[in-house]
Amino acid sequence: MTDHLLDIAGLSVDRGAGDVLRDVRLGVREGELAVLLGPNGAGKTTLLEAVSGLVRPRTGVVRMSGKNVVGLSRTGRARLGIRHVEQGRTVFADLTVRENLAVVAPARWHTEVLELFPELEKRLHTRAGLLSGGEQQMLVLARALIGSESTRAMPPRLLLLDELSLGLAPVVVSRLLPVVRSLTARGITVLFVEQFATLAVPLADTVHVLDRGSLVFSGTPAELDENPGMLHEAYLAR
Ligand SMILES: Nc1ncnc2c1ncn2[C@@H]1O[C@H](COP(=O)(O)OP(=O)(O)OP(=O)(O)O)[C@@H](O)[C@H]1O
Repeated sequence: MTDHLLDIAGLSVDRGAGDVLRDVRLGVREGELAVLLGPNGAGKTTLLEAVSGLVRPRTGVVRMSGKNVVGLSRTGRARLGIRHVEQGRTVFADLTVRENLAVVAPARWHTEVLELFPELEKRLHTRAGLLSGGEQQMLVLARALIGSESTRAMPPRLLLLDELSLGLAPVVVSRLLPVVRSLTARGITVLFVEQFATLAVPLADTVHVLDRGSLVFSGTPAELDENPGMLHEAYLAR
């Protein structure tokens, strides 16, 4: 037994032109913030997709609380508390903040999550398209946290975030990432892919680095710092 909420072992994924993930072993402990780094095309998105059920592995196991979820549908995994915010996820620009939340769940479910986002609470009746880029991503995050009628799980147990900060200025990202960090204090385990490695690493408990489909480093931010070659790998093309 391990204290891992998420345990991946022997994971290989072929997206049609050979393996893009090769024999990956990675564990995420309950309540931790884990960041996944690596150059473009390394397989970061694919790894998150294999956990949430968007892609089917060629081989390997993905265990959530000890249960292998590989054979489960996306909804089945969501019911176990796996929530995936995919890359490029956006808001409904013509709907208000409140309406954007109501699309996923009734208003009585909104209260708890809005406590995390005072910016959104103040602008419930504003059209989402008028929010700043950072506020729009907070709304995306808020929707993911609320969950839906089909999953009925608030909060999620494991939140997978794929480049939430895409297109945002560093100053905005530096406001968004502490919000992500604060989720772990509420018992949510987070595995996230982040392009702003220099901002994300200091906030993380654990750093994983993928390179061309293979996991080449797992350790603490301090251990990453002690490894200049790996640091270069992790930050490559960033
Ligand atoms: N839908 C798809 N069909 C076929 N191949 C894909 C698909 N999505 C990704 N790939 C390939 O899988 C490999 C890994 O891509 P992936 O998007 O997982 O990497 P990444 O590390 O997230 O990259 P980035 O940082 O650019 O988002 C790449 O070679 C990519 O071309």
